[in-house]
Amino acid sequence: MLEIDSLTIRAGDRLLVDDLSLTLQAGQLTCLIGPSGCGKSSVVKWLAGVLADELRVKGRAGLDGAPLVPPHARIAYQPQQDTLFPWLTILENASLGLEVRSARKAAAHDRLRSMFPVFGLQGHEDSFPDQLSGGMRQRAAFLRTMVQDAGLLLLDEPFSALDAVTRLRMQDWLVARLDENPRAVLMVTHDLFEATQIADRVLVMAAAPGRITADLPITTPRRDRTEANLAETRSRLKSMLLKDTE
Ligand SMILES: Nc1ncnc2c1ncn2[C@@H]1O[C@H](COP(=O)(O)OP(=O)(O)OP(=O)(O)O)[C@@H](O)[C@H]1O
Repeated sequence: MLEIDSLTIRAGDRLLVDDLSLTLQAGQLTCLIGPSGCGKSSVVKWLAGVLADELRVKGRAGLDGAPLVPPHARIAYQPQQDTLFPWLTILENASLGLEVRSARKAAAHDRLRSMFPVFGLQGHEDSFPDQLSGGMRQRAAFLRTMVQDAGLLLLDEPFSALDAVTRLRMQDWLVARLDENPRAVLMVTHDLFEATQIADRVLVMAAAPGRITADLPITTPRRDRTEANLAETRSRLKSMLLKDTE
């Protein structure tokens, strides 16, 4: 459904991303993993239409066979930082994605209220972000992203700020939401355990310049992803990541 063809990103003379091509399938969760600074966020930001203006970009993208000119209504982007506005309630924060898509505010709020229980946020419609735990804030950010009904979600390290237990719970929670309502997801992560636990496919990036060095399908069914069953996949992925940083 999404194709990137020969994406090159430069900052002045510095080559940040070099001739990167990839295809994403509908309904698949693809993790993009690689060392810090290899260009993962830049790829995602470009697709979302929020890449810094000073960066020079060459390359094309297509969505469902048509040229993609970001930002696109079928693509929802969740940036790395927690971008909930502290002065807005959780309901108001979550409805921003809909309001910018020109849905009427009252209709947006009604629709969102009905989604609060599924996102574990019932009763917190009128709370402010600093009254919630890290996991709840993250679910509120997901609610804002997912309510947009986009076919492609771009998630930039959505769990990196969470403690280990909350992170595990949120991984399961995300997979359950995607099972109910399948979308294509491109998710940036640093964490090979996370990638192998939840992804259908893992793309490995290397740095300087940023490029894809491996494409690893994770074929073990999610219900069978125990430590033992994933040990070999994790070990292969670890070797790929280490090889690329030698
Ligand atoms: N606006 C910019 N101007 C110049 N260089 C930039 C700009 N934005 C990013 N870079 C550089 O591009 C490279 C890739 O950055 P990017 O944030 O995409 O990497 P990343 O793999 O997502 O890193 P991390 O995992 O640490 O978030 C880095 O070296 C970064 O310093």
